[in-house]
Amino acid sequence: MPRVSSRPGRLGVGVVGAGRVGAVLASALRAAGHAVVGASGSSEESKDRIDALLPHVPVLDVRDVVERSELVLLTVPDDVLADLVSGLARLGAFQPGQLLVHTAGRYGVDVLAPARAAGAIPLAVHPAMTFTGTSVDLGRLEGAPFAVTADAPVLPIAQALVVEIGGEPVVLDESARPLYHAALAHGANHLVTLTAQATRVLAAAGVPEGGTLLRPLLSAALDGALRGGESTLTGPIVRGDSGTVAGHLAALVTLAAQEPSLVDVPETYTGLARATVQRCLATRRITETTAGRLLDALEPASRTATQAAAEGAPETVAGPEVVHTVAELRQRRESWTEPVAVVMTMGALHEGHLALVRHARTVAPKVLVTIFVNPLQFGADEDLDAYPRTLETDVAALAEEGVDLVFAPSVAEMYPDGDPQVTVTSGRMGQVLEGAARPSHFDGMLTVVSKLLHLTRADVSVFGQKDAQQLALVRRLVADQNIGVRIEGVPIVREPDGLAMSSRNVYLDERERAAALVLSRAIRAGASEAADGGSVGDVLAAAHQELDGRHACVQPAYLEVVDERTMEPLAPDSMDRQTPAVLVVAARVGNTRLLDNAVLVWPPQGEAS
Ligand SMILES: Nc1ncnc2c1ncn2[C@@H]1O[C@H](COP(=O)(O)OP(=O)(O)OP(=O)(O)O)[C@@H](O)[C@H]1O
Ligand SMILES: CC(C)(CO)[C@@H](O)C(=O)[O-]
Ligand code: BAL
Repeated sequence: MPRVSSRPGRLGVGVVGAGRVGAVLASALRAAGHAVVGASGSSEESKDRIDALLPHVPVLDVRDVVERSELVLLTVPDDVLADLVSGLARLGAFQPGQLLVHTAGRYGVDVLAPARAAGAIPLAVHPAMTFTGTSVDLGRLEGAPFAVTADAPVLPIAQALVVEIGGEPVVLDESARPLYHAALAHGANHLVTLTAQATRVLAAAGVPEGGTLLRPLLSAALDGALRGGESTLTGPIVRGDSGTVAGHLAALVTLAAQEPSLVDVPETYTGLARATVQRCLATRRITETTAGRLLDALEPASRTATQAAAEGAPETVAGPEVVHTVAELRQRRESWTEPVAVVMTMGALHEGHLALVRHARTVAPKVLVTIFVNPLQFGADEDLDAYPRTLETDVAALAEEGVDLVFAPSVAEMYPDGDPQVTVTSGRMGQVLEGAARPSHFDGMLTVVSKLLHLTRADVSVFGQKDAQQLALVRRLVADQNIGVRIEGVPIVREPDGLAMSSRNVYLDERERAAALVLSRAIRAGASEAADGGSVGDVLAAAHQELDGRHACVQPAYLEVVDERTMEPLAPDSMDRQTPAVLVVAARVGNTRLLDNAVLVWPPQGEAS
């Protein structure tokens, strides 16, 4: 190894490959007092760059550049470097003591072995910076970190060169280079892809200046990540919001189907979301159960139907298994170790039920649907016999939702000894509103819900907000009986004209169907009165105006504003934002009892119009 001073002195510099990096580094070396004796570059772009950044430097062929220079900058693409160096060595182009600097991030100096054998001094100097190939880059060199790799005796030369052009040398071992470069490319290049994807998705959402919207957020996120790592993560994954994650993915899949240039976005989202789940789990910011739910929301299975529909492909979805006995249910349930969500129904499924199932799929990896028309919750003069029973079409609809198991027992299976002796009593909350008109309804409902919760041992059970009193009572059942299940409510799903979906809507004839709209209209009028700052009394007045006396076939049963948790009526002058208030209505339309409700939201004080 020749002895060399660590102060390079004034050197004749040659550039092989006047790409962005080469032209900028040579220009910086020239500014530091070295002479640039020649540059090679065959493309028009390279020649323009030489003109702009290295004025008056002769454009030479590669061999001439190497032979005339004391310091050769090899700034060619990574993949051609090894062949170029061995080719030049074969031609005898290298000279003893010549400094040979390459800027390929992924290599140390071993790639320059043929030049080293000819007596040249190999140095690897990689700027951890991105370049545009214009004079703007010269400013970027100031303080930029440079990875330097060299044999120990000549390492100070590489460090001194970096310092001369304003950079900060960071010494790396030969063996560390591949990982070093992978880390940089993953961080910097993929950030560009990610930002471009986010900007284009925003454009699809109607935000043309996506970059302006993203800049403060992305800058803050990057700054946080660099300072505090994963602990600074925010958003749905760290909150365990699997429903949101599933919703994002579904929206991105739909968009990708419409816009071919965004076809890569769902996969990128899924890959990064999975990695984010793993990071949050590793740093104990989420539990295993939450991670399981999130990963399930990212499963391709949950997208199959949407994707197939978007692509117009025929759907070949396997149906769920349907079991009819308690023994079969127990046996299937025993084989599951994952969290389970149950959706209880009386069948005759519509989009309202399917919304519950879709929600269930986002909260647990296993979804079980029960279909049972429970005689215990029907009064003697009610529609038990007439209630629609459509098991086959119900199962077909559930197949498309990725349901794992359907439990559809007979009455004898659920109540083998006839009506049960020990039942659940709903208490005061079960005697008002629906309970006042259907005296044993809620006791029967709670009795079967309790049985089904025990049989299914579900972790989550999903109910519709449409039956607000039922939902409140089920929450109380679980609280009062310490049943280890989480109850989740899903908003009301409506027909396009506003009517709340219900299995009982099939009973309505044409005239009744039109008249039934007074329920949703009344609810809407009341809710907007509250949103405008009206009191409970004002809400009721507005709703009554829509409901009362409009159609002879509509017989209102009740219209009240109650506390959502207790079903206790709220005082007419109340507009307390602390009490969760719900406007509930029931009416008989012809012979059909229909329900509707809306959660009331009052404006912050002082904002009423
Ligand atoms: N339109 C809807 N939106 C959201 N959830 C609903 C809707 N309709 C029913 N559900 C929910 O589905 C579950 C099963 O209800 P059920 O089988 O009684 O259907 P239903 O349509 O309410 O029938 P019915 O109105 O005849 O009682 C309940 O949790 C119920 O609240
Ligand atoms: C919860 C339920 C399935 C119990 O029979 C029923 O009340 C219903 O369908 O809402
Ligand atoms: N939809 C609540 C159950 C019932 O009406 O019986």
